[in-house]
Amino acid sequence: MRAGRFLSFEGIDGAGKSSHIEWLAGWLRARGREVLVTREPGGTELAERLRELVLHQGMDALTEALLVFAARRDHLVTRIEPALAAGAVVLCDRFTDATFAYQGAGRGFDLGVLATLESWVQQGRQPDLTVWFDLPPAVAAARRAAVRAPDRFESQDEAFFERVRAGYARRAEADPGRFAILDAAATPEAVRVQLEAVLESRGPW
Ligand SMILES: Nc1ncnc2c1ncn2[C@@H]1O[C@H](COP(=O)(O)OP(=O)(O)OP(=O)(O)O)[C@@H](O)[C@H]1O
Ligand SMILES: Cc1cn([C@H]2C[C@H](O)[C@@H](COP(=O)(O)O)O2)c(=O)[nH]c1=O
Repeated sequence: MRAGRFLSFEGIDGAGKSSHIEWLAGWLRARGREVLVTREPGGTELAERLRELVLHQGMDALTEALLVFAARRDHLVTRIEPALAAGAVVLCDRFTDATFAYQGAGRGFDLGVLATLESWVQQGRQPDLTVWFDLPPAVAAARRAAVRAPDRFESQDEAFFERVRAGYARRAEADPGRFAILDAAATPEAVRVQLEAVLESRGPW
């Protein structure tokens, strides 16, 4: 059995993660891998219920941080860890870097408290590879406006998304071996070429 691999995908809302994760799942399945495609907050019945609250119900920053970590704990224990133990590749649309970027950099919540929650919830588990779809907030906002009504995060102003983007940049700088950074402002085809090059460089799969 091949070893499980844990990949996370990050970026501001509208960066193009979801569009490319499905393509990547096919790329991996064509190489004989078992693939779990999942997302955060969410991925389990309980975590999806928490997601609804986090995306649509007003709350303070600590409550928001506790709910995303509660959702993550349930997701890790009941889906991600068993899939990795069974040798699957887990493709997770967002993970803890999103918490540091949105709750930490975006909302200004205490990074030390987030680090403590991270260690309680994850017990050392981190993605093997994190792909950051980086693009300017104005480009992402134009994409979002074309497709859907905004939730609590998507309705934030450009300054919020500039802080979130800077938060991602700090996470990538702190852990360069884990992060791969894509120019997500490029055409979908060009983004896919970048993504494929990252995967080829992290093989064998
Ligand atoms: N490289 C691209 N160029 C132009 N449009 C794109 C590109 N990638 C994705 N899009 C479009 O932008 C919109 C947002 O893409 P998508 O839902 O994949 O982003 P996302 O990162 O998953 O967003 P969110 O995190 O908010 O769910 C979609 O309409 C998608 O078709
Ligand atoms: C994991 C996580 C997510 N968020 C935010 C980021 C997004 O605005 C939404 C999720 O929506 P998506 O369309 O599935 O990307 O939730 C957050 O604030 N903190 C987190 O830890």
